[in-house]
Amino acid sequence: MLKLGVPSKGRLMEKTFDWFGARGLTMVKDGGEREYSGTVDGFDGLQLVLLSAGEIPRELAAGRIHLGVTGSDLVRDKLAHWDDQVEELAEMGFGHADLVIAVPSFWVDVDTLDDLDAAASAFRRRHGFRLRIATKYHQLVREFLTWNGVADYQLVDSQGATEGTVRHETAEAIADITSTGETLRANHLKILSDGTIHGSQATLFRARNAEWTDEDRELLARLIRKID
Ligand SMILES: Nc1ncnc2c1ncn2[C@@H]1O[C@H](COP(=O)(O)OP(=O)(O)OP(=O)(O)O)[C@@H](O)[C@H]1O
Ligand SMILES: O=P(O)(O)OC[C@H]1O[C@H](OP(=O)(O)OP(=O)(O)O)[C@H](O)[C@@H]1O
Repeated sequence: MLKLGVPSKGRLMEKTFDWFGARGLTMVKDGGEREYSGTVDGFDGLQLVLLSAGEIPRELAAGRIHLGVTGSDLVRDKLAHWDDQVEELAEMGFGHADLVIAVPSFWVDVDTLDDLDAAASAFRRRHGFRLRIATKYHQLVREFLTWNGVADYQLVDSQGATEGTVRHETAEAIADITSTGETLRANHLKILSDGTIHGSQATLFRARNAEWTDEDRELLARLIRKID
């Protein structure tokens, strides 16, 4: 059985079903709405496993699924050395969102990462603790800031409504996903001019560490012919 992990709900699920459908692969959920498994019409041996988009990277890395659809941001954030663990088979052209660093709009002197670094040092001197950046993308943000020489900060975990942390004074800046920019604007935040960490989209991944039988490989080759 070739196992394909697909998002079980939310913005990515419907579009994933549409994307495969447009390529002649009609996905069908087993049983009722809440049964988290399914099949693909006319494609025996391919089993759908419906999972939270956020869990698909871990399931791929563990080899519990052979293939998986999720945001490229989630794979990069959740898997250390992600490209050793998974291979990108197809960028799917939906689920676009940018992971960005944003600061309060009224910080007129802070427009770049260098400005943020200077502001962070000044903040620490003035307040006696490090400037707080709220995010759920810990690994990606840390790597990006280290690479860009920003040091005097601390990450605070925020699993949702991240833009609100600045207004509620639990963080001074944020790193989060944006697509229309509306949430940032509503919370009086601006993106640093060089503060885009990753441009994400839904992507089909192959697990390098899953067990691949000859039959699985044949199924994968057949699947790839369909989607190419
Ligand atoms: N406007 C947007 N806001 C947030 N994420 C978006 C947006 N557009 C696309 N995405 C992408 O959707 C994916 C997250 O989807 P979603 O929030 O449905 O999954 P999840 O984190 O697994 O949710 P849950 O944990 O509630 O199941 C990420 O890859 C993200 O980049
Ligand atoms: O640029 P925009 O179009 O305004 O979209 C960005 C918002 O959408 C996401 O939140 P989501 O709806 O997933 O809720 P969450 O805060 O619970 O993550 C993301 O975390 C931003 O808050």
